[in-house]
Order: sequence, then structure tokens, then C-alpha cells
Amino acid sequence: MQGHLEQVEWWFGISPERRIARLPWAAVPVLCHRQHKVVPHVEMLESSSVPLFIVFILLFILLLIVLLIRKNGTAALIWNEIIREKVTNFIMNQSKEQRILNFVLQNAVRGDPCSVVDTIDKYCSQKEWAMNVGDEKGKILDKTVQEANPSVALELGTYCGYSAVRISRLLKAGARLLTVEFNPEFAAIAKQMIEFAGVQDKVKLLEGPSEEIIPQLKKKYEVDTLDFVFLDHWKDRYTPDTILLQECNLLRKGSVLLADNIIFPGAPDFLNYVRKSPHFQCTNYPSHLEYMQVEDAMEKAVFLG
Ligand SMILES: C[S@@+](CC[C@H](N)C(=O)[O-])C[C@H]1O[C@@H](n2cnc3c(N)ncnc32)[C@H](O)[C@@H]1O
Ligand SMILES: [Mg+2]
Repeated sequence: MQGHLEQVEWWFGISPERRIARLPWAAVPVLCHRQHKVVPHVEMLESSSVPLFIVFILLFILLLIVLLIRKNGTAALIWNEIIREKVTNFIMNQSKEQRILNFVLQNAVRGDPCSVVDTIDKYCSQKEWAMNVGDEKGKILDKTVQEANPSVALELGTYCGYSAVRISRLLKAGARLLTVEFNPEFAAIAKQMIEFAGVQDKVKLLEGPSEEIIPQLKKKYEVDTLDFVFLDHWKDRYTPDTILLQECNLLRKGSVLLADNIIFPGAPDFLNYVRKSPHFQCTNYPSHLEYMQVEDAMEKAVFLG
């Protein structure tokens, strides 16, 4: 029994001290105990071996399905984001984003943004998948930021702060990154991540929906024009927010937009819009979905004025 539990903990990345009380099948021996009030504890565990066996067979089949469809992004996301994450959250009584932050606080070097980025990549490639841009596409992001050499950069979609830390470590002295996040739990995690990485002087986190924040950028946040924009929020906002950036006169000739996940989950409207527009010159960068073998790509769109 103990061996099974350790195996399950290994799958779910649970440390031994956090476990048994929240394991759903810990209820099985308890229920047996209620039915046969005098059965000793060791026998109760044995009487639970049949349902436990079925649970393991089901988990094994599930694992086989996941392995077989590893290259299918939708199946992979259903497994990671719905099944695995929800079960782990229930067992740990903690969100995945909190676990990512804790791993960074315990394993990364304070004040070293590269160490923070590497530590998040380590956790998300080995323990739990998360929607950071990741290291493979991160290198495309790095190259684009270095070429644009922005004084003012905007990120739409902060999440845990991975790409904010990644971008800010490349900014020249005096440059700043404004990053927008509407989920208050993610924003709170990102703030701690940014502080821990030591880039808080370069990064300003703006909490709220992009469609409300963008029109405030000029007056409230003293932005003249943006040199670089990273679009990585919900995909149905890519086109309306690009149009909003244009309408608010936030783009200048040569402003660089970089959009993530244009293949998976995909942003066909955005691709159609920028590729057909005479105001943008586009370049496609084929890659893979973060921490997976699923096909994905980034699109660079340079504003021509
Ligand atoms: C893919 S994640 C961002 C990942 C991050 N850029 C990174 O690579 O580390 C998308 C984030 O955008 C946020 N988001 C989605 N739509 C938004 C909107 N309209 N305004 C602000 N935040 C939004 C979500 O809450 C989520 O945290
Ligand atoms: Mg993304």
C-alpha cells in the first residue's frame, strides 16, 4: 500500500509530508471501517486492494492514452490542465501557480533572473506543464527583443511572470516593461516572481483586462509609443487589441509585435489580419508548444506606419 502511494505521489510530484490526508482513495479504508466497525486497520487496507487495483488499471490506461497522443495538443492540455492539475490541487490544497512560485523560491538564486527562468523551465518540463512561453520559443522571444532593443515594451498576459522576467533581463538601462494581467491570483504570484528575480525596477505589472488598460497607457502610464509588444493573452483578444493599439496611436513606424501560440491553440483571425494588412510586415517562426512536442509558432509583425 505504502509503495502504491509513493508511486502515485511520484506521478503527481507530491512530497511525502503533504499527502495522505487529502488522497481521495484514503476514503476507501475509512468507509470499510464504517461498514465493519471492528476490522483492524491493516485488514481494512487489504480489503481496499480490489478498488485500488481498478483505480491503478484505469490510471495506467489513462497514461497509455496520454503517451499515445503526446503529440496531440488538445489531449495533452486536457490531461495536464483538467485532470492532473485538478487532482493535484485537491491533494495539495494549493494552486499549480503557487507550486511553481514555491519551487522557484526554494531552488532559484534570488536576484538572478536567468536562474528564475531556468528554474521555472525545470519545474514545468519535469513536474507540471504550465502556459509560460517556455525555453524553445523563449529563445525566439529573446532574439526579437534584442533586435528591437526597446525603451518601452508591453506584454499582454503575465501569468506567473516567466516571460516578464525573461524580457526584462534583456532590457537596456532605463528601459521598462509594462505587463498586463487580469487574473488577480496570477498577478499576485507574478509580483513575487518579479521581485525575487530582482527586476521589479524594470517591470510594472498592470492589473486588469487589456481592453481597459491599453486606452489608459498614454495618460496614466506616460507611454508615448511602444517599441515592442508581446501578445500572449487569450487568443481571441490578439486582433481587437492590435486594432486598439493602432487606434490609440501607440504604435510607431518600426514597432515590433510578437504573437505567441499562433498554431496552438491558434490565432487564425490575427494571422489573417496582420498578414493582409498593408500596415504590417510579417515573419513566421515555427516552433513547438511550451514543454511539448506539439507544433506551434510565433508571428512577428512589424508596424510600417
Ligand atoms: C499564456 S498566459 C501568459 C504567459 C506569459 N506570457 C509567459 O510566457 O510567462 C496568458 C495569461 O493572460 C491572461 N489574460 C488573458 N486574457 C487577458 C486579457 N484580456 N487581459 C489581461 N490578461 C489576460 C491570463 O489570465 C493568463 O494569465
Ligand atoms: Mg503563450
